[in-house]
Amino acid sequence: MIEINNVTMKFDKNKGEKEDFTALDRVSINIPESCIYGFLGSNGAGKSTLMRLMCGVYPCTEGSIKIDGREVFDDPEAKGKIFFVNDETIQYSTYTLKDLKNYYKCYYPQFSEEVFDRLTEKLSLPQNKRMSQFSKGMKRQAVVVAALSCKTKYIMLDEAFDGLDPAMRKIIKTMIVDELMDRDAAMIVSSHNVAEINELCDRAMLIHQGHLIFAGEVDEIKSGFCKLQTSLGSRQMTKEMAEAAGLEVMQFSTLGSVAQMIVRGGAEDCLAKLKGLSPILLEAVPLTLEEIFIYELEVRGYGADILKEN
Ligand SMILES: Nc1ncnc2c1ncn2[C@@H]1O[C@H](COP(=O)(O)OP(=O)(O)OP(=O)(O)O)[C@@H](O)[C@H]1O
Repeated sequence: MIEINNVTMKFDKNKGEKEDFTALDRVSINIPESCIYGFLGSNGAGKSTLMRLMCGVYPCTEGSIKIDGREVFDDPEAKGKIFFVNDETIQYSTYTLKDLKNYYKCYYPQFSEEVFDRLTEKLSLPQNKRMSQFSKGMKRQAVVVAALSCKTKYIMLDEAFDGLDPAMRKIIKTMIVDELMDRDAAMIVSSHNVAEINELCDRAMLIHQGHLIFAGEVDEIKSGFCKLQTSLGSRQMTKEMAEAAGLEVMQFSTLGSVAQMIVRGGAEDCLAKLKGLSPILLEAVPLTLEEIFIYELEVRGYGADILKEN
């Protein structure tokens, strides 16, 4: 289990700035074994910073990150349990795949040549070509293979599927699931493709400007929101009426006499709250994770200034 407990990360202020910059503000989540965990967030939210803290690149300003009970910063044993593929990964551009294999074999005693050879062959990656001559997608494939071959208990992929075409994204995702299924490993992936996180991950969290908005099982997160459509007939439904009925409305719009709203809460509960208004139309539709992402950021004003300027 990875325990992220009340983590704050501040970076030193730049010249001319009054205060240090807070990239993460009291973030707490637990990442259990045997799961695929998605990190979602707006640009600059703090996802990569949290991943770097989780593999002990630098210490937290406050709080703690423990891997299987051991504080990760400055602890080689804890660090050895985690493999981090960052978004600028291939530093070894003069390496061939064979060199890459030998490099990781030295660092990870449990490295599996069988997995490395099998997966590189499956993806038809050339063994003797320098990786500087690989396409961006081929480099991504190579590091995912390396990550799976190192057989660490935790694997983190920042911007996991960047540069991969849709067919290759599917192949890589299936490969990850197949390889992880047989062992108690956890994969943590960040991506801006929310639909992909929804499809791949059983758990997810959303951060915005360093603050945790939600974290938990994807199905549970999704059951905490719904889209309602309702009509009261000749009376016009208003946001105020919905709120007075006890709903937490994130977005409200009308088309003729039909009101559509995005609300926080389970469908059954929300429908029950509106029944008292005797609607002639009342239905609830579940939200996708992508819609939840957009509405959660919208209520926090994300993008509003930019949209206003245009
Ligand atoms: N070494 C650093 N020094 C100062 N500020 C930093 C440093 N690293 C990150 N930041 C700042 O911390 C914030 C979070 O950055 P981070 O890279 O973690 O975001 P992210 O969620 O991964 O973003 P994106 O989705 O755009 O890749 C940003 O405002 C960034 O400028």
